[in-house]
Amino acid sequence: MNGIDLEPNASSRSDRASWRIIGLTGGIATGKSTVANYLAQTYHLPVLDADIFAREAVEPPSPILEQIRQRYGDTILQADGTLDRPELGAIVFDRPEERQWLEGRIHPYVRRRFEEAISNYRKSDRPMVLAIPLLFEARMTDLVSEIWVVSCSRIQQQERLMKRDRLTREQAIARIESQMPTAEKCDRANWVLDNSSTPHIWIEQLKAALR
Ligand SMILES: CC(C)(COP(=O)(O)OP(=O)(O)OC[C@H]1O[C@@H](n2cnc3c(N)ncnc32)[C@H](O)[C@@H]1O)[C@@H](O)C(=O)NCCC(=O)NCCS
Ligand SMILES: Nc1ncnc2c1ncn2[C@@H]1O[C@H](COP(=O)(O)OP(=O)(O)OP(=O)(O)O)[C@@H](O)[C@H]1O
Repeated sequence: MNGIDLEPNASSRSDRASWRIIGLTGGIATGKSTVANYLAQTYHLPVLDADIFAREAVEPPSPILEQIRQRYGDTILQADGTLDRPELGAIVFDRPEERQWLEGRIHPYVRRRFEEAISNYRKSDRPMVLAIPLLFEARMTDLVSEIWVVSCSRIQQQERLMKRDRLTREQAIARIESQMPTAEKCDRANWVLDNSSTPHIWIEQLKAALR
């Protein structure tokens, strides 16, 4: 356990929970998955990921996928009947009203999945980690007992996103601007993990946050 004392009651918002539920968030491509993988691999903490639940929500056969098909037509599906994600991404990251429509269908599903997982986990004394990119925007902060925000500079975020997802500058900017600015997220965090330089920095911050 790397000599780290994981206190189950150390939450700074422990009024609503005597166990630790860490809400791991941050802007797109700031490094949440990098941190989440580290927590899972090094500390063996259970990590639940909102992006995975959001994908599950549209796996066929899915009523939400059917609503998406009805709204955007058959071309929103691939030949095998699964969602054409880049196609839907191109629609929703350009048009806030369409994004809102989609979120109205997917976020309640994601919330339900987290609630199920939390209720099954209550008896444990180990912290659990909920990786939720839109923790603030989707008003899911009530699910967690503390909030960790992963941050890097805006230009790093844009470059990492363009490189990882092979997006144009304009596409990357549209995705970044569809979210709450990182600085605002940091203001609301219990802990900020700075992923703008070497991993050593955020790993030290992570150890302090876990203690
Ligand atoms: C539009 C979709 C199909 C694009 O899929 P794609 O495979 O390109 O992206 P993926 O799902 O892997 O998301 C990557 C990142 O995009 C960002 N993102 C996703 N959805 C949104 C959104 N509605 N608003 C702002 N940012 C978002 C998050 O940082 C996420 O980590 C997909 O993102 C989606 O279904 N979004 C709506 C559901 C949602 O809000 N998911 C976020 C977690 S609850
Ligand atoms: N310190 C770093 N320096 C350079 N690149 C990094 C660093 N940390 C992460 N990356 C890279 O940046 C990209 C984004 O990281 P990651 O996928 O962890 O972000 P994320 O916040 O989980 O993204 P998303 O919001 O899309 O789920 C990845 O390609 C990752 O390898």
